[in-house]
Amino acid sequence: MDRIRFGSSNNLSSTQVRLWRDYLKLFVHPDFYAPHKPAGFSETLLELCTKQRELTWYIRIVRSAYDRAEMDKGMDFFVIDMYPPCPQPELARGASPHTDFRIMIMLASNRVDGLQIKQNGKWFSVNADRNHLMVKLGDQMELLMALLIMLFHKSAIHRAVVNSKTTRISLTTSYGPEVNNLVVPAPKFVDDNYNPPAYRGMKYGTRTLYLSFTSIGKWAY
Ligand SMILES: O=C(O)CCC(=O)C(=O)O
Ligand SMILES: [Fe+2]
Repeated sequence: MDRIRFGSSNNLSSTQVRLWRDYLKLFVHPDFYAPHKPAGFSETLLELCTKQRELTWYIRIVRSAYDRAEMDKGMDFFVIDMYPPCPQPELARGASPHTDFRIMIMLASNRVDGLQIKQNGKWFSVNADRNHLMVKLGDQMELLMALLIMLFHKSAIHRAVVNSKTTRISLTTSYGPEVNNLVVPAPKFVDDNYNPPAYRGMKYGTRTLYLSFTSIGKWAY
């Protein structure tokens, strides 16, 4: 598997929606891969990814569910998505509707709108007009929290739309398990008699592959 990948997701053979996106994807954990240029990029990215990993570990539910050494075998990647101006934005999409399948995802953009979240059947735009970092909790968090009624959380369905005037760029870091790990409700919270698991679970790698082929899922990278 290439550790530094780039390409375009303009699936022109599709009769439905066209994807209008260029991307650079870097594997950053457990081994770190990044281009040497521009100067300082690789060092800054390494610091960002290390801090995010540390931050995720501070989430109490993650700490109580997982073993640190096990989690540190996890696979993280960093993606830069670029959505150039599109002459017919109503026919295209930057990203199809999907949920993110990891624990925690951080997203920054060049302050151009495009990210939308679905709530109660309607799409809402996330205001990108600020210098903020957006934190999303992914499917794996939903799975963990499904057992704790007080903390019930649904991984949000979101998509990226494109526009005809401005290039949008988004940067995403995410934290997830190793591909061969079984993603299941945390055993510490499950009890076969009184508190049976609400999800069956599957291998993280299988889940990734599955999402690449479903409509509520990520396009294949
Ligand atoms: O570019 C965006 O705002 C969304 C990208 C996204 O949802 C993803 O990479 O999972
Ligand atoms: Fe996403």
